[in-house]
Amino acid sequence: KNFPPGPFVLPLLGNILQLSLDNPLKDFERLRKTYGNIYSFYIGLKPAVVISGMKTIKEALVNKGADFAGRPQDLLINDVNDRKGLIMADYGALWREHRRFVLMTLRNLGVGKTSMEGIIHREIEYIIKTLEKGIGKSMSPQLMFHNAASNIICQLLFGKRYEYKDEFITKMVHSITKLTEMINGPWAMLYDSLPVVHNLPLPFRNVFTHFKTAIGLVNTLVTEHKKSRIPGEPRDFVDSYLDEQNKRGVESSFSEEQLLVEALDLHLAGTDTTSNTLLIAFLYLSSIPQIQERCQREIDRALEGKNRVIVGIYTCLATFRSLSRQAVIHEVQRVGNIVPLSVFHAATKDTELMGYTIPKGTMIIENLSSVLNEEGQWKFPDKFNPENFLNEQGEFIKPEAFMPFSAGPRACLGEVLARMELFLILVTLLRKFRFEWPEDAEEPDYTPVYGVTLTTRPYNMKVQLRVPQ
Ligand code: HEM
Repeated sequence: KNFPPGPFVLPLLGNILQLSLDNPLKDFERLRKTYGNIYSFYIGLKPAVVISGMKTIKEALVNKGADFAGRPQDLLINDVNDRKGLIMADYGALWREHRRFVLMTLRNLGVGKTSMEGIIHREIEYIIKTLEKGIGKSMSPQLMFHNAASNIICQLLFGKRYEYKDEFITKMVHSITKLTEMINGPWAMLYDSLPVVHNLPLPFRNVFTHFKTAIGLVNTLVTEHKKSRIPGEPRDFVDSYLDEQNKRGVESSFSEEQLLVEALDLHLAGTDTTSNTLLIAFLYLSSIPQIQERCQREIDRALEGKNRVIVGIYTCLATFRSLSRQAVIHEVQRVGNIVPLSVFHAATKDTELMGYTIPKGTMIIENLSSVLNEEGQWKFPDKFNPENFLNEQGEFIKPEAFMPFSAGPRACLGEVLARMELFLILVTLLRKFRFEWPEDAEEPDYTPVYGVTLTTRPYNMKVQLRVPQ
């Protein structure tokens, strides 16, 4: 009663036949045009409410944050991770304790501080070496950025980095990429809609296999840590967790299974998101030379006479005024729309939104895309144009609708880390190299490939050395 309106619901199947299961974003947009910023939608027998537009999303996630901070517990992902970890933990004591612990541990390990810049810069050195090998040639940046992002988070989690051809990182990046590709793909949707298919040997079984491989890899590292760690002297996230576990005792929520899935959650959340943002950045920068050159001129000006590797650059440049490169990073994140449907939420109690009744447990699909290109919020909603983040005086501004990390109690907890990585990698690489669209390549195709995270179609870029002016 008083549930948001929505399309006609088929028995058993719900509305899934009305979605392109390969990429439902256009269908969600079409339904929004018919039913407005809040409408219902059935995944099989499960009711979901899709919320769109800045006003509705902020009302739900910020003003009524606690009412909408749950996570659904009856999806493929919940069966795959055995209801452990942080990302899919339901709103409550366990989630609160672990979110607080992760945030504090990341801070203690240097996130947001100069020591973290050092880790990122060391990884950038490896990216530079890889690019230097390809000077004058066309190369695909895909694996390089995935490995680099994976390595940065690996160093925080496990105190280790890996050569780009190492078996561990290759397997890990492969499993993670497959997981994020499949976890909200067509087979997952079928699994979520029809419980009768759960035990059938259908392709969603591969999600369990990839997850098992990734957990096995994390487990090896945790076992190594147990042998080499000195209690009270944490080297990384795993050591910190084991210390916390000792402190709280075996009865606490700090179990070993929770550690494995939590570490994998962080690895997964910190790899594809950042690397896909970098892929989008270089797709636009290499195909729109005017924007690339403007960034380079500003970076050269800001860093004139300074060493190539500058610890402290993050704060120095982040406070620099008139930053078209800041505008560029924000515009990449806006257009890249990396996590288009965010992570699904759930209502934690019977509540109300924009005049509609939302029963406890209802799945909430947050359509972030609808905000990042919302008419009326942006000067150029449908075009890549950094002017979206500059005012009349050419100064940087951040419109309220910029929310690629979502908002409210469940907002991304890796935002500071992600922003440091994006900023330092882009600034350092743009200073040292020029990126070109290869002459023999087809016109750039900016259409994204759908998954939990959006990514680019495979592309090559040509790399040239440049001398900072
Ligand atoms: C450009 C990079 C990134 C983007 C665009 C991004 C975006 C998001 C979004 C949209 C959510 C869902 C928020 C919600 O449910 O309302 C999320 C959650 C999350 N992100 Fe990120 N993220 C990025 C990088 C990272 C990194 C580097 C980490 C690792 C430290 C991370 C860790 C997490 C975690 C643990 C959650 C779940 C939080 C919770 O459920 O309480 N993210 N992220």
